[in-house]
Amino acid sequence: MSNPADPDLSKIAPREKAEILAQALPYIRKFHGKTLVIKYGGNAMTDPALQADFAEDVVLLKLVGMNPVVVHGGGPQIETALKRLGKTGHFIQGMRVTDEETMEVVEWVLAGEVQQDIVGLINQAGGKAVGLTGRDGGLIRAQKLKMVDNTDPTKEHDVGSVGDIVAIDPSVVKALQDDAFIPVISPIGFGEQNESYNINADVVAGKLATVLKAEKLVLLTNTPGVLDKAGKLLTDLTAREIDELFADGTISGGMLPKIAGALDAAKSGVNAVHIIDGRVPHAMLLEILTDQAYGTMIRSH
Ligand SMILES: Nc1ncnc2c1ncn2[C@@H]1O[C@H](COP(=O)(O)OP(=O)(O)O)[C@@H](O)[C@H]1O
Ligand SMILES: CC(=O)N[C@@H](CCC(=O)OP(=O)(O)O)C(=O)O
Repeated sequence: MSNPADPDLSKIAPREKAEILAQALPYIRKFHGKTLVIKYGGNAMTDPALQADFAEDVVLLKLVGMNPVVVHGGGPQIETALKRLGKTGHFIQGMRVTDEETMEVVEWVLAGEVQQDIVGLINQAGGKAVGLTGRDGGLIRAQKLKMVDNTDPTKEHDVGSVGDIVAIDPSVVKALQDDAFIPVISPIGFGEQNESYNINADVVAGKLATVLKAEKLVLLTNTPGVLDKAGKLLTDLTAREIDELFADGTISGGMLPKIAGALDAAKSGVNAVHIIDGRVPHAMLLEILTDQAYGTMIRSH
């Protein structure tokens, strides 16, 4: 049976194909020379065919004159590696409790495996990707996160080496962009003693989009967007509506830092912030280059 989310392109009439391409022109013009921060979530990268599509989309955006910057996650991939060591991951308010051994696994999986896989795929698709961690070029300075309990502000959680971003120095990213490279960034920060911090990738993407004055932040994940309690897609969310969803428990787990990062970027001047379904082939192209409304748009007001 054919999957409506995965149309057989050979069956689309040439005229329709031409129309789709023509429709992209205003968007290509609008975003030409602009920075797009793309968060590629670990949950959206589990299928090799989709990974290859993602890499092609990034290269296409670069070739038509945009500046894509990729921030990747890798939660499920870290989980698999921990299991091999007989460990189970534990999350508090969407953040992985990170002891010393877990931090080693996080660095090795994110910077050693996931980042290098994405770099390889982008290069294979004809782009020039360069992998970075927050340590490279002093990109992400961090300190230990003080996590206050969601429901009881007098209570604090010790989540180990989870990082809170102190500063982002985007000069290395800018230099690479100007040189036709595509930066692929692992969400690892470094502290005053050169210690490593595990930072949620959505938080890094949101802050980086702000600092780079990105035109757009697109977060690719494994749901159609933000869903209400009945599982219906919420296509548009304002800061006030997000507060309500936090308060009534509609948003939980990994969606907590994702929405927080998205809202932070929207409030700090990033024009368009979207949470979309990375399991749909070429979802990112549909979002950026067509009239199609997609996923959930996060608005500052
Ligand atoms: N209201 C909500 N709408 C959609 N997803 C939600 C919601 N609340 C919690 N989630 C969870 O958040 C997950 C996405 O976050 P996460 O697992 O961190 O993905 P990623 O790896 O893409 O960052 C979803 O798969 C879903 O289980
Ligand atoms: C502190 C914290 O939770 N860090 C995340 C970093 C990876 C990440 O964010 O991956 P996804 O985007 O796939 O969820 C983790 O250890 O899982």
